[in-house]
Amino acid sequence: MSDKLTVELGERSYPIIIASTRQEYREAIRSTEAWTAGAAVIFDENTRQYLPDGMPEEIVYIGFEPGEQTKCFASLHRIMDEMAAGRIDRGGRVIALGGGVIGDLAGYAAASYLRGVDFYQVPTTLLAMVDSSVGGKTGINIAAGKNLVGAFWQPQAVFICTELLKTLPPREFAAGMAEVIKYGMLYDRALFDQLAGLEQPLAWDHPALTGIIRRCCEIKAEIVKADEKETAASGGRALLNLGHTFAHAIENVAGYGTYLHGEAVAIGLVLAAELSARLTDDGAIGFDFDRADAEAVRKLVAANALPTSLKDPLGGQPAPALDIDKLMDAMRRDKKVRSGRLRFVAMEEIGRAVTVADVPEAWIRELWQQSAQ
Ligand SMILES: NC(=O)c1ccc[n+]([C@@H]2O[C@H](COP(=O)([O-])OP(=O)(O)OC[C@H]3O[C@@H](n4cnc5c(N)ncnc54)[C@H](O)[C@@H]3O)[C@@H](O)[C@H]2O)c1
Ligand SMILES: O=C(O)C(=O)C[C@@H](O)[C@H](O)[C@H](O)COP(=O)(O)O
Ligand SMILES: [Zn+2]
Repeated sequence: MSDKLTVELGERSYPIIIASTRQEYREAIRSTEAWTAGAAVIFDENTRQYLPDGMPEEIVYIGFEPGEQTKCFASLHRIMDEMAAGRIDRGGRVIALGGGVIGDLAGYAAASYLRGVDFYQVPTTLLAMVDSSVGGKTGINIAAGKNLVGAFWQPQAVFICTELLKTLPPREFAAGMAEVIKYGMLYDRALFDQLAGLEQPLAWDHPALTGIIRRCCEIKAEIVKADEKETAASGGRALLNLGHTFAHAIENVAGYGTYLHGEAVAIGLVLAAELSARLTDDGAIGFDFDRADAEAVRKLVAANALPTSLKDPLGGQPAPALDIDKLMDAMRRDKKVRSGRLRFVAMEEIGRAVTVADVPEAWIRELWQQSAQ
């Protein structure tokens, strides 16, 4: 039987349905009116295989090349043109069938077309199941930075089916694990300990996987409910950005798609842990995150076949050398910057994160240098 939880956002509340088998998944999507005339289904060439059969002919199908470079203006432009050519009106909707790239792009198309139509998420990667399909952040990348153009646009429903992960390549599964580890680090020590204690690494058919996906969705739903549009002066939704000030700079400077988002987040988590240990050493109020905690983070990241530093290979190839000035510059375009000041997410202890301003720039340079050496 499929499981269900709700993202509570008043009139914008929606269910997250978690199915284990494709049969349950088919039943769940057929129980809604989503896959009927007026739908535009956005997918990529790897997720095409999961288009349900027997759907009405009037549905508009729009397929893209897989990869981060698809999350761009040209793709958005194409979706707008094809939805208009298909005469989709305000009763229409957009369905994202794919990973975070397709979800972010399709969601932004839904937020923009006719000033906003309904949107459904069918995440097909681990990363999208635990993170990007939930919470309504949508958008595209521009040369200046990741996700710098976008909108908050909540879906009507999220349909997760863990069996779809059977075909996900191991490198992509590992990338999703970075965001899973992130939730443990920022919000849930028990989840962190569970991940650290697993005897077998997680995989699509691991008995603990569905529960872990559910826990991540619950955490994200709680945080988003409290601060939907990331407007809290401190803490709030920005905590979900743990490791991302570093990660987005890496993705931008290396060129979109060189690092998978989750790989860049993995390095970002290790750097955020180093920063937290440094804040503790410096006597920052409330911080109790020691070197052993930073080492536990590094160990868990490495155990999940993820890079822990800028030196680690990527998909079996040597990583490119990244210019530290460019990384620093990219960080200054982070969306958490206020009045020109960088803000970071750090951990007071494993499972409890906070936002911190006024981190000396020299510390951040040193962290980059250590990671690159
Ligand atoms: N909106 C948010 O809250 C949020 C959260 C986290 C990440 N993101 C964004 O998500 C993106 C990364 O998402 P991603 O890691 O899912 O990448 P992705 O969408 O590029 O998917 C990864 C790869 O796996 C393939 N794939 C997808 N599902 C498959 C399946 N079931 N079987 C076989 N292959 C499959 C895709 O074609 C692609 O090649 C980044 O752009 C990131 O910025 C957004
Ligand atoms: O949902 C959020 O909020 C997050 O920060 C989740 C992140 O994992 C995700 O990568 C998000 O897209 C980053 O947001 P951004 O606002 O820094 O672009
Ligand atoms: Zn992320």
